[in-house]
Amino acid sequence: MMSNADPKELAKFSELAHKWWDPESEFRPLHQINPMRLGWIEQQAGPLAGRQVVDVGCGGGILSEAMARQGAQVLGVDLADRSLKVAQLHAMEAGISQVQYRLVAAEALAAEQPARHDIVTCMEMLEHVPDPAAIVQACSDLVKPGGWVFFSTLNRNAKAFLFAIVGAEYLLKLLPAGTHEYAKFIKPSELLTWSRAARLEPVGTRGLEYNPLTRRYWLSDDLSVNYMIACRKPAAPAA
Ligand SMILES: C[S@@+](CC[C@H](N)C(=O)[O-])C[C@H]1O[C@@H](n2cnc3c(N)ncnc32)[C@H](O)[C@@H]1O
Repeated sequence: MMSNADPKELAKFSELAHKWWDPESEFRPLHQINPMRLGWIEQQAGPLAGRQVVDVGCGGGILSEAMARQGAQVLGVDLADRSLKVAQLHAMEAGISQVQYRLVAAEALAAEQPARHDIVTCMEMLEHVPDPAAIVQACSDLVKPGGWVFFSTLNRNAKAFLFAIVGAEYLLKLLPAGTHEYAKFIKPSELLTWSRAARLEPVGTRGLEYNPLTRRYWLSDDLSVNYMIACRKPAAPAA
């Protein structure tokens, strides 16, 4: 099912696919925030060891592989073929067998494997799709009752525009111009509404702040630019 995907977005990531694992490339921000988001996921959901995880929009596998290193059994899915090949090769070279990659839409995977996973992660992806609410629903469908779903994205306001587009793409050139489209940014209130509509209970939020002078990120309570939310799928009622 390719309908909830923007071919231009997928082409953009495919074009850069060979750079996924270069920590000084356009993917530097993802490499920098990775230990922080991994830490937050484990802080919320508990140790990943032995858990079944789906990483939706996994790209080159920066987060998927890190979760597998923590002992999770990870399935990374994306619709950009070249990114998946890079992800696969990197895991192989690193000798990590606990991660698998598949080219499949989140909605199709949810229809195939409903309520099968302990944790679903969907990071920095919702702002690249035509219908993010449908992805939120698919993530909810993938997770078991009592399981966890994590999203991260960019807020939509003047500061986010300034930091994520003007600053990152045009002034600092951390990302190629055109990486992000302001209109697709998502307010926390919107993401919380979509989560609740998908029968997910939001239980936590965290901001990721960036200092352009020191080129450092840190976790904070400030959701004004980049932020994450943690949700739980309510446990099934006792029979
Ligand atoms: C900014 S990258 C984030 C990668 C990874 N989640 C991370 O945070 O390290 C966005 C990813 O979303 C993927 N993507 C875009 N549209 C998609 C769709 N409709 N279905 C699945 N993946 C998609 C892109 O191919 C790309 O790998």
